[in-house]
Amino acid sequence: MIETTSLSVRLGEREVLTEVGLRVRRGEWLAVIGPNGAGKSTLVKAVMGLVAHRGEVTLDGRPAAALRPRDRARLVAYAPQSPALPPDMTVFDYALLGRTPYVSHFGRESRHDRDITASVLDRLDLTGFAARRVGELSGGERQRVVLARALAQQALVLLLDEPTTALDLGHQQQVLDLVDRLRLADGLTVVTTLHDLTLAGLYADTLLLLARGRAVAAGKPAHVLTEELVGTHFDAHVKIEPGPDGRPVVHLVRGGT
Ligand SMILES: Nc1ncnc2c1ncn2[C@@H]1O[C@H](COP(=O)(O)OP(=O)(O)OP(=O)(O)O)[C@@H](O)[C@H]1O
Repeated sequence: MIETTSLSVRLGEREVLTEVGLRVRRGEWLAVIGPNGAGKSTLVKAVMGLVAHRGEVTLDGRPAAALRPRDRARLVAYAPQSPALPPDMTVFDYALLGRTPYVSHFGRESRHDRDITASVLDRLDLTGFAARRVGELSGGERQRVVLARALAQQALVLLLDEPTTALDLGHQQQVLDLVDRLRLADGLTVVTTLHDLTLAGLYADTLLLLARGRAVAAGKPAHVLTEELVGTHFDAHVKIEPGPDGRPVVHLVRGGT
């Protein structure tokens, strides 16, 4: 569903991404992990065509560069890490923007578009916020509203840049479980960047570890989340053991630096 070949990005004087290849099949969940500045957000932006890059990006078997913006928007929904939100817009109207690719040029959103938006807000615990101005939300509420807009888009692929950083524990679980359910029910393909390594290993089928713009490891969570790889690339002292479902749980060792 998503494939990149030798994807490289230069920003200013710096090579920020170097020859990254990845492949995510329909219905799979890939989590991109790596230390600060590794190039995770840049990789997601390059897949979205938001930064100039070298190398190939293929979406659903088609070269991404050849897709018209409207077709791309029906195929891929992107939730950036911290987008600028129009402060005076209501939560409902902001989430409704996710329906833009389905509205005709001079048309208005249909009843169907509004129903879908309302149901997404409901699933994200945001119904009570629908009439609130976006500028009056907390960080975690804003993050869920950005996700609501992406989910309202009903695209086949979800690209989520750090979707849980501002969320409390319960909302992290709610958001990731919802994405997981949509993936299993509708065959959505999911790519998320995630800082929380345990969460990444818990939800994703495959992890891609980036360091200094290069893919240094990829595979099943237990293959990538090893004490050696995490210790080396995050410069951290960790203990990793299987959790209740056998997936790796990453513990920081106090005083380990
Ligand atoms: N406009 C720019 N010009 C030059 N360098 C940039 C620019 N934007 C980002 N960078 C650099 O590119 C590198 C990768 O940034 P990116 O945001 O992709 O990292 P990241 O892995 O998502 O980091 P984080 O975990 O901190 O969010 C960083 O070193 C950053 O400083």
